[in-house]
Amino acid sequence: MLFRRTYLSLSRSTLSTLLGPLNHCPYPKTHHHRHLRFLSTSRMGDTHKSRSIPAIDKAPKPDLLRALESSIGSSFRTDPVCPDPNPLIIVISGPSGVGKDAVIKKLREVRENLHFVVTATSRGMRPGEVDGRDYYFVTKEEFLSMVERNELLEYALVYGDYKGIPKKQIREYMGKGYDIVLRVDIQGAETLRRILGNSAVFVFLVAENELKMVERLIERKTENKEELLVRIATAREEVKHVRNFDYVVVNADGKLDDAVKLVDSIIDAEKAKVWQRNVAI
Ligand SMILES: Nc1ncnc2c1ncn2[C@@H]1O[C@H](COP(=O)(O)OP(=O)(O)OP(=O)(O)O)[C@@H](O)[C@H]1O
Repeated sequence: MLFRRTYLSLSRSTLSTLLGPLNHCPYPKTHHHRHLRFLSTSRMGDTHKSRSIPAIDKAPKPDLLRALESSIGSSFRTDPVCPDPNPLIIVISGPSGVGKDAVIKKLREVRENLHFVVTATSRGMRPGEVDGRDYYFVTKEEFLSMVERNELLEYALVYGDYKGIPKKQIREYMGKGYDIVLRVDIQGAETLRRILGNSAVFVFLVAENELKMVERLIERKTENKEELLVRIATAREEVKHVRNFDYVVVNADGKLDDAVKLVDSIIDAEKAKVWQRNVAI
């Protein structure tokens, strides 16, 4: 009873803040109203009209369609029942070494209209990395002036280096209808959850077990002994944060393609939601 009263006292705008905006599906509002008005007038017993519709199994389809339209009193609509889904922001996170980069790299190969936001970082370039593709490599001073100019959606000091997400790229690509992929560590994902709330999709990536994750870090050969120990200790804490995410994806050894397929399906399902997420940066 208490719940009911509280619920009823919520204003329409409060409800839309809580639930997010509707996708105007099926049909945008104005059309929908016109459609309803039409239905209410056409329902007034036009039974004589149905007599002029030819037999369904005999008449050619175009004739049948024309007769049905004339009986209903309007043409069948060819505009989409639902407008295009909103562009999404997909935040991919997980402990170090679980395969975030590997999953995103493959996802970009299999999915169109996806923009991977290139993070700005003050850390040094690793062998094989390319500036502007893997990260924007900037000096600490350059990074701090980006912070000063409020150009970053989120930033953090990670293992002694700054990492941050440039807002400009997100705005630019969402404006073109692209979905946005952000790759952040757990700390970054928590900050983004506070900034974006439920307007973005949060995916937590894990290895099938701790041993596999450590083996991957060893094989990658990008960390020294001390760095490895810090990453392993941090990862133990980080897996506890899975509750703050919308989805968890296991990236099992040798099964990278399965993990990518699951992330791809998550995006598909999100795009099919009636209650679309709607992000404003
Ligand atoms: N499913 C998998 N099976 C086997 N090896 C994998 C799999 N996924 C990723 N790897 C390998 O594991 C290593 C770590 O992956 P990756 O660098 O993508 O992790 P990450 O989560 O981005 O790490 P970090 O956060 O430290 O940058 C890489 O050498 C990668 O090729």
